[in-house]
Amino acid sequence: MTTMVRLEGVSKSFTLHLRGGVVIDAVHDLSLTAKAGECVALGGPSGAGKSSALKMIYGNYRIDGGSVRIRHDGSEVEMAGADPRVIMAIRARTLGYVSQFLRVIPRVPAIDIVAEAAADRGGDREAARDEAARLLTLLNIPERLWALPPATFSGGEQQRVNVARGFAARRPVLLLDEPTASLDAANKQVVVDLITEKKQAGVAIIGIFHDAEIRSAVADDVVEIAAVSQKEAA
Ligand SMILES: Nc1ncnc2c1ncn2[C@@H]1O[C@H](COP(=O)(O)OP(=O)(O)OP(=O)(O)O)[C@@H](O)[C@H]1O
Repeated sequence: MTTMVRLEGVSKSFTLHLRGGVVIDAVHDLSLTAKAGECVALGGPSGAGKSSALKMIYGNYRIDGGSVRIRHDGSEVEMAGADPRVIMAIRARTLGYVSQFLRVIPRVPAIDIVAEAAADRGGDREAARDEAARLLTLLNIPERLWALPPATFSGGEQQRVNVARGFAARRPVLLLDEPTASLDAANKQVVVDLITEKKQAGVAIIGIFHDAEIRSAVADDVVEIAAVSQKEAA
């Protein structure tokens, strides 16, 4: 199987200037690979650096040390120090990301948010709408809500629209930051089924799953991240 994501010796620290220069080693010497069709879970205690690692892979956080390579358009591309235009191209065609919270343009109906993601690589708009309807139905979003913007939806409903949008976009690599947080048992199972569907389609997934049952249901490998260390600046 093709390696889609390769991290070697990745590190990241934050200097808290307003806290007397305390340095937090958020991620220290992290290495992992994720192959097509495989789900790698990031484990470790709260604050260990799991979300920071995902944000570095997605290009939201600068990579201080080491290498993050992503297979994009047939060759491996280095994310550390990459030009923002390269990062945008990788996000447009290769890298999907489901964050913990839904962030959307105001006043856009839920069905359009998901259909837009399904259609963003071109193709039939009707088919994109059908895919959006399939995902919203699977994720138990009542049809009466589809035409409404999600701003007034419950926390769980917003998270399900977020998951529907993330899974509608067809990317060969998918990053998942706690996709089942604030979901009930039935909807957690739907997300497990959607992850399984993506794996079968050959998508490489790197995810954070606090729920141990979900992690064991989807993960082929668990990479443990050790607790963060802190040091005072000299
Ligand atoms: N933008 C930031 N600025 C300063 N410190 C940060 C920033 N982002 C993360 N950190 C710090 O880095 C450490 C790792 O945070 P991170 O969110 O990656 O952990 P996590 O393992 O995902 O935690 P959780 O499981 O609780 O979500 C924490 O101590 C956090 O306070």
